[in-house]
Amino acid sequence: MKLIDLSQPVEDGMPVYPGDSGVRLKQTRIYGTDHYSNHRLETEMHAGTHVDGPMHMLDVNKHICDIGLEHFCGKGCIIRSHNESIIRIRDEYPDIIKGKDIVLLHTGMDSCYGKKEYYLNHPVLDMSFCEMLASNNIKMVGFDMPSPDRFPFEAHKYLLSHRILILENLTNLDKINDGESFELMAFPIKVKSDSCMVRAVAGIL
Ligand SMILES: N[C@@H](CC(=O)c1ccccc1NC=O)C(=O)O
Repeated sequence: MKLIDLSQPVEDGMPVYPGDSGVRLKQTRIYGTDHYSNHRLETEMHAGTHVDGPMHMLDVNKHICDIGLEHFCGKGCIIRSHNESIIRIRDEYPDIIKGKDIVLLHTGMDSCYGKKEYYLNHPVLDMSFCEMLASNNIKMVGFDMPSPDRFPFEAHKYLLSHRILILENLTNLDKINDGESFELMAFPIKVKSDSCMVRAVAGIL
């Protein structure tokens, strides 16, 4: 199976959502002096490519490790939505989404990942688009932008309350061809937190 890495790199000082604490990644032991290597990673859970779990924006006590593994993988499809400030339903979407578990939105925003405009000018999901995902029993929606919405985060709340996980800050979506069958996998580590960084991968079938 050909594997396409859809993840942003995790590194010291990597981009974070405005207001979040910065990521610190330091080498704490060096092979030459300590005879082994080790690293310390200090991060919030919403840096880089990550999955938002229900606890992120709902008043629930369900950690990301309490969500079944089957929610983090499944049959994927991709929707191209370049140059749209509001992502609305189009006539061709029902056919693309039919029988799929995970919907990826390719907006092209990852070309300015880390710049101010990435966080300030990203498109948002129309609520009827979110409703269409819920009526199709979609498990997870992912995109190459930092958020599906802005304050007061109506799309986040709607998606999570309809058991749809949110996969943010993807890249390399141009490497998946239109109409190609693929499996999407984006597993969090087994951590007691609201959300978690993931390695997002498309396995071309
Ligand atoms: N309980 C279910 C999943 C679940 O609760 C859930 C999955 C995705 C997004 C939100 C969820 N829960 C919302 O309250 C399970 O772990 O299989």
